[in-house]
Amino acid sequence: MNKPKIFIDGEAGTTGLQIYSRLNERDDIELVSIAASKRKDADERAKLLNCVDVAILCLPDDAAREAVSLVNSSQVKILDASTAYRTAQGWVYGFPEMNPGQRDKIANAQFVSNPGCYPTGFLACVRPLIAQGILPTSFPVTINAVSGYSGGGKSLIQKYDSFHEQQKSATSDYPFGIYGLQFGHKHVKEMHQHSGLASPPLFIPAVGDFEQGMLVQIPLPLWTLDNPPSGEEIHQAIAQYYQGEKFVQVAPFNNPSLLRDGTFLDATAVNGTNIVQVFVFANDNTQEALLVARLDNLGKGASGAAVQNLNIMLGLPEELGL
Ligand SMILES: NC(=O)C1=CN([C@@H]2O[C@H](COP(=O)(O)OP(=O)(O)OC[C@H]3O[C@@H](n4cnc5c(N)ncnc54)[C@H](OP(=O)(O)O)[C@@H]3O)[C@@H](O)[C@H]2O)C=CC1
Ligand SMILES: CC(=O)N[C@@H](CCC(=O)OP(=O)(O)O)C(=O)O
Repeated sequence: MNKPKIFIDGEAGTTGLQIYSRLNERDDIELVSIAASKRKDADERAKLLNCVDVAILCLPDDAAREAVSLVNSSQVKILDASTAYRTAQGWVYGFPEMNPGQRDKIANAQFVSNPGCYPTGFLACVRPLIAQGILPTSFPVTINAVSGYSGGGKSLIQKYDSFHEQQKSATSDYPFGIYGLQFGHKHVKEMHQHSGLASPPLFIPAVGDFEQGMLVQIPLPLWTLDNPPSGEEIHQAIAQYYQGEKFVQVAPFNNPSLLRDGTFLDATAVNGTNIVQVFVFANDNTQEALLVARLDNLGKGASGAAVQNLNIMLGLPEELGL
């Protein structure tokens, strides 16, 4: 049987390189590459885009839209890693664990959008609670999150590399900063649409002086609810939702053993994996809870998720290469 052919448009970028490294060693697929000199040549890209079984787009949004417009064969499946189509009609959202039946939709779709890194962590925590009625859809959700600087792609990596170079140090004068302070970050619409919340979440992202890794925190002021769930109920609802899932792992409730020195939840502990870990911390006396997702922004937050989706789209075991 012929091996499925895959083309990564944007293979030389941060996400593209990481997908390439996960696929390169596999002998069940054939990777089709573009000559470096023709990376941005629309004719050459169109040729390759139309001759493969799956095209994976690892491009800025506008270039991803252009790539989609270049595809004229209904035989070509497209997996887009950009923000361009994550809330678009006709596209299936590529988060297999998010809803029962999502895997089948991904398997049968021509157009699949790979989720954003922050939305992956956010939805992993919140979607089960909304879907099961543990939190009302009207709950005013806020999100604080921190990403490693590779989340900003090549340009932010270069910026941090030059900080480190100037200071001849592995760290810089930019250890941690919040951004998105005009609100309306590009991920808010995606988080809103797929969560089932009535209103958009209020999202404040941050970037830290570490290359990869991410924490997405959702504080829950449960005292605002008439009949608040207990911490155990929240934890159980999430743990049950993901029972049997390999790549979404729910940590034991309020358990300090997964914290560094029993105290710190660090952002980098699942780097290099395709796992998103979900934590629930709560104090029923004060009616406070905190949901946290920990993931590799380039793993389950981008390239790992893309390989998982690719496998599903090809009808292969979804953990191949991960
Ligand atoms: N980094 C991350 O953590 C995540 C990224 N993503 C998404 O993945 C996509 C790629 O991001 P990322 O890899 O970080 O970005 P990078 O900037 O690292 O890579 C983008 C690549 O696309 C190339 N490119 C730009 N325009 C064109 C074009 N017209 N034709 C062909 N190639 C082009 C760039 O080349 P050149 O540099 O020469 O311009 C570069 O190699 C983005 O949409 C991003 O939102 C998704 C989840 C997480
Ligand atoms: C640290 C940093 O800059 N992060 C990026 C988000 C990562 C990304 O590229 O977003 P997608 O997941 O949608 O592709 C940002 O906030 O714009």
